[in-house]
Amino acid sequence: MSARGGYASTAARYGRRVTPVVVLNGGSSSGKTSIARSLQRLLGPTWMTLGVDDLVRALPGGDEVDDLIRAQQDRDGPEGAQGSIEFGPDGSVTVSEDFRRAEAAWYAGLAVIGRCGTGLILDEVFLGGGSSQKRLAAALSGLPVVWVGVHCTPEVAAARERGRPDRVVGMARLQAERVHEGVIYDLVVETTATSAADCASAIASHLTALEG
Ligand SMILES: Nc1ncnc2c1ncn2[C@@H]1O[C@H](COP(=O)(O)OP(=O)(O)OP(=O)(O)O)[C@@H](O)[C@H]1O
Repeated sequence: MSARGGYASTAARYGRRVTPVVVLNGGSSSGKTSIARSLQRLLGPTWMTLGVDDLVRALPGGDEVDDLIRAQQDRDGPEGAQGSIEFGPDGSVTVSEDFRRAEAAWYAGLAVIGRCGTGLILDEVFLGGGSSQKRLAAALSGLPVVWVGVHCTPEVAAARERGRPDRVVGMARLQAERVHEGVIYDLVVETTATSAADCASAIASHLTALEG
């Protein structure tokens, strides 16, 4: 299973134009969601953006996750536990075996959407770096995947985080480099000094080049 060149090899195998799944991986506040929204506007009306935040919100307690995060920011309570996911006061995130089971089902569902060929952008945070990528790659096996690393310096990500009321302080800095460890990309975009729109254009150009 190779993450690199997934689109090209699948297109060659099927001998026809195929729609890749675009996976954006980056730490909190790196700019994934902003890029995904820009990219949707460039790629067409059927492209969907889904990601780990949707899974978290679908699980029990997901409707209270913003309150939980706010409580963590106050740092006056116990560790924020939402059943299958915990937010530490330092910005760390820990998930349980139950979360992993739900994640496997979620990934299987995403693969079904991907196979419909309408276009899928995944907004992900690979807490386990390369091992997280392997889990998602296995679920998307047989689909063309374009893996995009969304990089941002820890300092800039932390500054963005300070402007967001719905994020645990510390998460952005903690995740900024860790989520990329051991991950293999087709393309890397750097949001530290580049707008989301320009990063989206670079990804769209990459997709267009693959079609050729
Ligand atoms: N390229 C950029 N340049 C400057 N600011 C940006 C850029 N991309 C995103 N931002 C700002 O950073 C903040 C976080 O952006 P966004 O929600 O896209 O990040 P994210 O990686 O999806 O975060 P999370 O994983 O925490 O949901 C927002 O306030 C957004 O306006």
